[in-house]
Amino acid sequence: MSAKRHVVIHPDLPATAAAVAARLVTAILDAQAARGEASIVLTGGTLGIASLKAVADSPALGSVDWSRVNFYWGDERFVESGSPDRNAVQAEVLLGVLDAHGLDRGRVHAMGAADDFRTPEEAAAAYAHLLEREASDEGTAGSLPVFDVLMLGMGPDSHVASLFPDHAGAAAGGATVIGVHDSPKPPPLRVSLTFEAINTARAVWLVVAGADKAPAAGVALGQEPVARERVPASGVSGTQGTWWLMDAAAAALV
Ligand SMILES: O=C1O[C@H](COP(=O)(O)O)[C@@H](O)[C@H](O)[C@H]1O
Repeated sequence: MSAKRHVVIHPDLPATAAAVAARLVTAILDAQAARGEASIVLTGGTLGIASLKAVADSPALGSVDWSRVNFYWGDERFVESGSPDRNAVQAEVLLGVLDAHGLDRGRVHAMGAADDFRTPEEAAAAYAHLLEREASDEGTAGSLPVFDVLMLGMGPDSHVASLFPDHAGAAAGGATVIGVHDSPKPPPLRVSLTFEAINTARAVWLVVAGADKAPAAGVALGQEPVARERVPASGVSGTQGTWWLMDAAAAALV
């Protein structure tokens, strides 16, 4: 039996970002109360980054012990480490603020950049090893740490992380992290978790806003079965549940 899917609709992007931020703080507090630490997989994208900014601006920021939060990424653009295209650089809107709130930078696990690795595949292999080490350190069997929350944006074409429709990455099997070439959305080189890795997370949150996302969301959440290789957003789920956190424009065809 698959875990339950939830669809939560908010009026607009700012309201959705505020709601995602409130959920994230609560999820971290709950995970720390249950297991001592929390592991969160971050996403890039418009709403993903707006949600991190909303956490940074939240009055609840001080209620979290940020020294016991592990951060990972679901995908990354394979560009120079300082490039504003990098999801990890964009996430500094929150991480930079958390430095003054006890953030342990040793727990911030960004994917490799083009000045550190020759190819996206090398960066992917290094990230897969890092994930294996983290899993082993926390005593988790298998090659991945337990992700409490894994956040994903969704593109208008239904891509999640850097798994694009009808593209090699979406069909990749057997790996947890892959290099992506010829991404239909620039930049062309990327690193991404695979479906196999994403779907181990306790909770998967798809954070989706904007009218341009409505057709893809309608198909991904529709009654008709669709292949995840064709509609990647339809192929992600958390072991304890999947939450679509959306604004009304993106949910217009759901
Ligand atoms: O390229 C990417 O795009 C998606 C969605 O971005 P959006 O701006 O359309 O919301 C994002 O989720 C992914 O992490 C990123 O690398």
